[in-house]
This record gives sequence, C-alpha cells and structure tokens, in this order.
Amino acid sequence: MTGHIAPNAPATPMSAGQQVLQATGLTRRFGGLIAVNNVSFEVRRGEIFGLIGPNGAGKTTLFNLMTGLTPPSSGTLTFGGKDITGFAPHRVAGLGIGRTFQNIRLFKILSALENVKVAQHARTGAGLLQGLTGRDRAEERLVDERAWALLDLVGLANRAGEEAGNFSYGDQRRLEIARALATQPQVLLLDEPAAGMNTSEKGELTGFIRRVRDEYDLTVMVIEHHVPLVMNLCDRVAVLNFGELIAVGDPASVQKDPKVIEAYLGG
Ligand SMILES: Nc1ncnc2c1ncn2[C@@H]1O[C@H](COP(=O)(O)OP(=O)(O)OP(=O)(O)O)[C@@H](O)[C@H]1O
Repeated sequence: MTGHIAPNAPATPMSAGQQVLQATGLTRRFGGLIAVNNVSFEVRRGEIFGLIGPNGAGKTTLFNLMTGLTPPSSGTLTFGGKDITGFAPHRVAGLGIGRTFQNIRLFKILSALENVKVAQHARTGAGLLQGLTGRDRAEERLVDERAWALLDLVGLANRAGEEAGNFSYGDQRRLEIARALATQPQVLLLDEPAAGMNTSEKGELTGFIRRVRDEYDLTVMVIEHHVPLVMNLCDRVAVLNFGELIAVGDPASVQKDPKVIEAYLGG
C-alpha cells in the first residue's frame, strides 16, 4: 500500500505484550453519581481489549477519561510509562491515543477525503481552513497520498468525493476509523463500532479491525454491546458494572464468570 502512515514513535520503544496503558484507581464523579469507580487495569501492546457492561455502566466515561475529554476526580493514567493524567484531548491525541465516538462526529457536508485530510492537519497543528487549503505543496501531496491510502484501507476510496452525510452508518463508522488513523495513533479506542451496522457489515467488522490493528501496528480498545462480536474479536475483555470493574480476562473465562453473567450476560 502506498502512503502508509507510520504510527507515532513511542517515547520508549515498546515490544509486543508490554503494557501500553495503565489505569490506576481511575474515578469520575458527576455530582453524587460515581460513573467510574476506582478502576484499575492495563492494556498490553498489540492486543484488542474489549470493554463491555450494561447501559450506563461507565464505559464511555472511561474512554473520555483516557482521552482527556473528562478529567478524572482521582486516579492516574499512564501511557508508555508516562503519566498523562489530566492531559487535554489534543495532547493525548498528539501522544498517540486516537478514538472514534459512539455518536458519529464526521463533518457531514465535507467529502470522505476532506474528512480524513482535516484530521491529518489537526495532527500537524493546522486549523480547519488550513486543513482544507493546505500549507505547502509537498506537505499537501503527502497528506493527500496518506488520505487516499486510509480510504483504501477502509474500502471507501471509490467514494472519496462523496459527502460523508450521504454514507450508511456502517460506511460512516469506517470513515471515522480512517479519520482516527489519520492522527497516527499507537492506541485506537473504538466506541461501539458496530452500532447501526447491518448484519453483513457486523460480520466483516472483526476481520476489518484485526487487519487495521496488524497493518498499523496498533493496540485497540473497543466498547461494544454485540457480545458474540466482542468475544470473537478481543484478546481480553473487561466488564464494568455501575462504574466498577467486575472482571478482566480472556473471553472464555469472562463469559463464565458468575458476576458477569448476573450483571450483563444473563442466565
Ligand atoms: N457529563 C455527565 N454529567 C452527568 N452524568 C454523566 C455524564 N456523563 C455520563 N454521566 C452518567 O454516568 C453514567 C455512566 O455513563 P456512560 O455514558 O459512561 O455509560 P456507558 O456504559 O457508556 O453507557 P451506554 O452503554 O449506554 O453508552 C451514567 O449514569 C450517565 O448518565
């Protein structure tokens, strides 16, 4: 593939299986509600790490804590051994943690290609206008080449000129992933990537996420309600319930855990 984007170089080189992210006692209160309660876990380099739990369990809040969108009430988060607790979203993104959102956040009136290009310029510090007009020709050519490569990866290169708002949910979610990859992450956080997808799109998602992980040398965290997909896709799964982490482990053991069955999976 041409125009492959090298992932961010970590501050300290990390090898497969080594811890990339570490949450220690992460807690977030909203008034009297504890949305995330003293959560500790680690994510290892190269793994696909699932996050499941009932509605309102705190999954998206945990992603928001990990990407700087919401500051924690207490606890710490390290990335590649560096303490990033309380860092603003642009700093977290700049260090190499990219994400997609549960509610799709594409620029609906921009084309697929423009959406990816804007994200690349956001990474290089240029604003939206510069993102669309470019700063110099050499850089613009590189940005263009990378954007096409990303659209190719997510299967949308033949629709590069179409407005994002016209795409199906499944295509919009794939475009969001291309846009997140344009920020050159080492870790990619996917918030409900299968939401709104039809059965065949869901069926293709596992292979697609694995391919993206392999091709871009990523670590992936994924929130997903579709249990068969999570169990098939993930190397390890964490389960939240009322803000608390009630289980972490490989899919088979998590599925058998009585606490998880009672809270989420049902009898
Ligand atoms: N900004 C906020 N202000 C107040 N309460 C919030 C805020 N964000 C989240 N909450 C509350 O925190 C709890 C956890 O919400 P969160 O969205 O993280 O859960 P979730 O597991 O992602 O749910 P879902 O599966 O439905 O998306 C919920 O009770 C929610 O209402």
